[in-house]
Amino acid sequence: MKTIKVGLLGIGTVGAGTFNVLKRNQEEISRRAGHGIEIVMVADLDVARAKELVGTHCEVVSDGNLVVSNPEIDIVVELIGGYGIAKDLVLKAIANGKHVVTANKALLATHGDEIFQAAQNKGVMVAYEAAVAGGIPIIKALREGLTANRIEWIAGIINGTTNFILSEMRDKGLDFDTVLKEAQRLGYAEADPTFDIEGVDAAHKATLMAAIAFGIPVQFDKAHVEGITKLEAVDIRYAEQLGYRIKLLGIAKRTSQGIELRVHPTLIPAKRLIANVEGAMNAVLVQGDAVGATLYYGKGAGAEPTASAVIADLVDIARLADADPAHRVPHLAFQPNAMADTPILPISEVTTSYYLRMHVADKLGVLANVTSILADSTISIDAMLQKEPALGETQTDIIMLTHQTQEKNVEAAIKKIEALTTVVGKVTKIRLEHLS
Ligand SMILES: NC(=O)C1=CN([C@@H]2O[C@H](COP(=O)(O)OP(=O)(O)OC[C@H]3O[C@@H](n4cnc5c(N)ncnc54)[C@H](O)[C@@H]3O)[C@@H](O)[C@H]2O)C=CC1
Ligand SMILES: N[C@@H](CC=O)C(=O)O
Ligand code: NA
Repeated sequence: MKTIKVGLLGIGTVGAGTFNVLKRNQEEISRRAGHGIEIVMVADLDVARAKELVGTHCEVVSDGNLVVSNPEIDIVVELIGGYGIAKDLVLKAIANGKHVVTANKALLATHGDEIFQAAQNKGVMVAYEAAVAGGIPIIKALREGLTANRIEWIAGIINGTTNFILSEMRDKGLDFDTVLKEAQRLGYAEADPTFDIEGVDAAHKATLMAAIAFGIPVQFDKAHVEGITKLEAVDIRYAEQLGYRIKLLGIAKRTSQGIELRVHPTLIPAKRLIANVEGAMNAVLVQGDAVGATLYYGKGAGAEPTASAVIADLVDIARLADADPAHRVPHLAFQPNAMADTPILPISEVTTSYYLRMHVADKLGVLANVTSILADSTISIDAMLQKEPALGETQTDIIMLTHQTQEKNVEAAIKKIEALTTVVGKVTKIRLEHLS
């Protein structure tokens, strides 16, 4: 039995998880792969820590260039993160004829086309199961299991950190910063946690899923990205009263006009399975024309769940390394010469339903004014909640849920509503998806 030699770039949270799981399950993994798989060299800036983790099992260096240029190494696993040195080392590994496994969604969502093209030219594989929804085999499902389908839409809770923050704030009444620190301590958050809380990490993952679902290039720059930092506790409460939960969703949807690619807090009916995904768990709902809805659930972050996906990629490569490159699963699921140029729609062209909260003077006629503005904009109301003013107050909240309409219609109506003298301050708008 041949042993496939692996070089590891970065032995932090995911790197250490990969090393440990590979060692622990070595025999089982070899029986599946048909080859031994062994990490023979590790590069990490923190050499002392790395040596402590790997013991005498393999060589430890500080310079990743020594890994990507080592002629002994068949597969390079990139677990450093970011688009700087990681990109350089991945491209060098490919140029040296090595297969690459990476968990780096930031790198692939921004430079994926260049990297996949380089790999294609060189006849090597770049595998990235860990880059989307950690341990959930969603790349495998989209690229292979669902290949018969025309994918209609994907909606996912694909950032563990933000889902953990929303759950802990709601269930334990903890404040945002405390929960974020805990997510960092548990190894869920990105090196720069603004990527998590501002929706960027989820958008990287949604970008990759959109590419493999619709056969389009990776276009992170066209994604609409909103995080959870502007979300207010009052809206989470009102949403619950109306039978909804608020989740940070990554959405990729095919429409007759183009593709919607967006990440934002979203109201979803509380009765949906995905609305009950809590903590750092991830879930991805995929609607295919033949299969209907399928739901994938599991740990989207953390050392060993992510290592599970990294090692699955190592086994895939071990099995396919000797196959004719033309017969491998294409990097982006569709053959490189069959990619579509379907446009990604600007957010103004997106069609969805909306939650609107406005603070109003408790006067006769206010509601009529607001509803007539919505009616003039052909926006119909699905549900409404009007709060009684608190004792001694003369102002109150009105919450409206709309039927589907285009974002630009809603924006125009909000401007008119905000201009009413009886409406105080800004209207809060949160998108709503029924996911059915
Ligand atoms: N932590 C998680 O739950 C998940 C992380 N990912 C991705 O996996 C990758 C790694 O993430 P983590 O393990 O969490 O990060 P980490 O920060 O724990 O580990 C990164 C490691 O790379 C090392 N490093 C930094 N610069 C280096 C350089 N120039 N040369 C050699 N080593 C260098 C650091 O010393 C550190 O040990 C990132 O792309 C991340 O987005 C993906 C899914 C889940
Ligand atoms: N920071 C990410 C880690 C996995 O991709 C998250 O919180 O989901
Ligand atoms: Na995955």
